[in-house]
This record gives sequence, structure tokens and C-alpha cells, in this order.
Amino acid sequence: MICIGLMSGTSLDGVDAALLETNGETITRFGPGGETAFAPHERAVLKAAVDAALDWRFEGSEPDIFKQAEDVLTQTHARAVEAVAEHAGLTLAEIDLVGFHGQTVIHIPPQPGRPGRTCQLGDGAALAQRLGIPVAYDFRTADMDAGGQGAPLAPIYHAVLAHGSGLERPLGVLNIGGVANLTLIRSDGTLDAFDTGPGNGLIDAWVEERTGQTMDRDGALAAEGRVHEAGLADLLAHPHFALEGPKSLDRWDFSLDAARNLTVEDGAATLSQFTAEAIGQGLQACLEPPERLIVCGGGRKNADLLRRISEVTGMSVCSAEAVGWRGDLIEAEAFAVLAARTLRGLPLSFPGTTGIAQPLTGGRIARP
Ligand SMILES: Nc1ncnc2c1ncn2[C@@H]1O[C@H](COP(=O)(O)OP(=O)(O)OP(=O)(O)O)[C@@H](O)[C@H]1O
Ligand SMILES: CC(=O)N[C@H]1[C@@H]2OC[C@@H](O2)[C@@H](O)[C@@H]1O[C@H](C)C(=O)O
Repeated sequence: MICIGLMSGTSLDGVDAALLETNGETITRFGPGGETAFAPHERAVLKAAVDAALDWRFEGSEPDIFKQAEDVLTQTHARAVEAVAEHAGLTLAEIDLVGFHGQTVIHIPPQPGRPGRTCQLGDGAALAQRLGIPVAYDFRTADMDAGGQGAPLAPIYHAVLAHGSGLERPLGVLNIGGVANLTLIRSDGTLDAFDTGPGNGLIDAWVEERTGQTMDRDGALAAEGRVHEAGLADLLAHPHFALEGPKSLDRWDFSLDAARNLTVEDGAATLSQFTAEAIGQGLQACLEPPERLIVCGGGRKNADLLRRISEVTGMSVCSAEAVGWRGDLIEAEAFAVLAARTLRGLPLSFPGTTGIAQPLTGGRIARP
């Protein structure tokens, strides 16, 4: 079936969309994809929804701003679907299914004796109505209700992609977005996955606070800085690193405090080293360490960060494009495949990826 997957990540820059022909188990065609940027006023509404969610934390009634944010998400995601369909030369009636991740505004992983909660804003029914296409959405709730981490969900897609590309196992796939997540595909095909720690999120926040720019482009600032070892040790003392996987994170689980007295360059170097060391620690804990790490997500464009990851892990690190993958579209592609899996009742999450007892289906379907 022809599916369009949609993802809007934590950096709130826009909606990634990708068209695939897939049955959820294999991909028979990679169609076009691209990003539909949020306009400044749309981004401001989404940012306000994230801020409100962090105050709310599932206590009391939902913040009023959520409804307004969902309207923004319906409009922007509909535009993203229309753009990709047009690019593919297809009418909306020729699209079988849309996979709508929604905007994560808060994610609280489960703790011993307390189930986790997660919130992806996104009104699947409204998007289905607006487009006249069935929409799969709400991919994380079933996993969390079953005691899982609710994230990461991309690992089964990484496995589909790696299999289709004929890549040798064991293999590591690292996504560096706001948060970084790692999938390990063992030689027998078993999946292990977890959020390693911060990805670009802290670096972005630091650079924005100090320079007004949105990112450390190509890692230029970090490359000029020196790592502040005591600050790095403080950052690595976070309880996330003492936990065994599967484990997940919220982008806002870490703070910039350890960098506060540093120069902009030294802060960027320390936070970039933190991202790399967190990835290194995650790899050390895995049962069958891969020799090769394929990196996707925006962080793969940060040359200084990739150098640090390669140094810390001692592994061969290559960007998604080196194996013919589309590094900026993998998450959107993942939600095209996850949508098809939802429709067919195939599992989305697995004991090794989110910590649930049995492979589990998930997602809901809204029909126009
Ligand atoms: N040339 C570059 N140099 C350095 N960093 C870059 C570059 N291009 C992109 N990035 C980083 O990638 C980020 C965007 O990555 P991506 O789109 O994968 O994140 P996201 O989808 O918002 O995250 P999430 O994984 O939370 O969904 C930017 O915020 C920036 O930090
Ligand atoms: C709760 C949530 O939205 N988590 C995201 C976030 O962004 C990266 C990392 O943290 C990952 O766990 C997840 O996204 C990808 C798509 C996933 O579920 O695999």
C-alpha cells in the first residue's frame, strides 16, 4: 500500500514527510519526501504547548493551549501530505494510509511501581477528515499501557531497512535528534534499543542561549572549545546512565547547568562530548557490540560530534547516506511503515526495544 509517514521532532522546526510503498514488512518503493517548515507563529504555539505540558505533567485538566496546538498540527501535517503527494504525482485519493506521529510534548518513562505517561498531540480524526485518507496515529500509548517505555519505536523500521539493504549483522543504527536513540540488530535479528541520552537538544539550547543561533552548525563552536571534565562528570552522573535498557527519555530531562560558567565554545565542546560519551556508555552495555554504526537524524551533519563518537566508541561510524539511506527522512519513513503495521495488526514494539513482555501491536486508525 502507499503510505505517507509524518514526524515532527522535538526541535520544532517542521514536519518531515516521506512516501513509501510498503506492507509494513518490506519496502517496494521509496517515494519522495521532504520537510514542511513551521511558520514562526505555528512554532510559537507548539513551543507554548510544550512549556504548558512541562508544568502540567498529567496533573489536572489538560492545558487549553493543546487544542490550538492540535489545530496547528492538523494544518501543517495536511500541508506536508499534500506536498509529498503532489511531488509523487499522486492525488490524495491514491494514498492508502497516513502515519501521523504527532508532537511529543511530554514523555515520562515508567519507574518501578509507576507506569509511564506520554503525550503526542495530534488529532488523527481531524487529519483524516481534512485529507479524506485513513490516518494511523497514537503509536505509543498501547506500549506504555503495557508497561513499556513507549519509545523508541523506530527500531523495527531500522531492521526492515537494514534487511532490505542487505547489510551485515550485528549492526548499530544511531539516530541523533533532540534525544539520541540506538538500535542494535543482533546477528540472529533480535532487536535491542534504547535512548542513549541527549542528542542535539542540549547543544541547540546552549548555542541558542549564548548566540541566538539555532544550532552549532557543523560543530564549529565545539571544535574550537575544550571539554570541562568536572562539568562532563556532573552530566554523566544523571540516573539515566545507571539504568539498564530498554530505557527512554524526555528531551527536557537534562539541564545546561553544568555548562553555565563556560565560554560558548567550551560549553559546546562539553555538551557534544556528553552526547558522545552517553552513546559510548550505551554501546558498552550491549550484548553483541556492532562493528559498524550508521548515523541518521540531524546530528549526523555535525562533523565534530561524529568525530567524538568515533573516538569514544572506537567503531566505524558512517552517515546514513553512505549506505544509501535518507538520513533526514528515516523517522518519517518509520511512521509510514509503522502505520502499515498498525493496519495489518503487526507488532510495533518488542521486549528488547521498549521492555514489554511480548511483541505488541499499537496505534489507532481514524477513517475519514
Ligand atoms: N549542519 C549541521 N550541523 C550541526 N547540527 C545540525 C546540522 N544540521 C542539523 N543539525 C542538528 O540536527 C537537529 C535537527 O535534527 P532532527 O530533525 O533529526 O531532530 P528532531 O527530528 O527534531 O529530533 P527528534 O529525534 O527529537 O525527533 C538540529 O536541531 C541541529 O541540532
Ligand atoms: C517520546 C518521543 O517522542 N521520543 C522520541 C524522541 O526523539 C528521539 C528519541 O526521543 C526517540 O525515543 C523518539 O522518537 C523516535 C522516532 C522513536 O520512537 O524511535
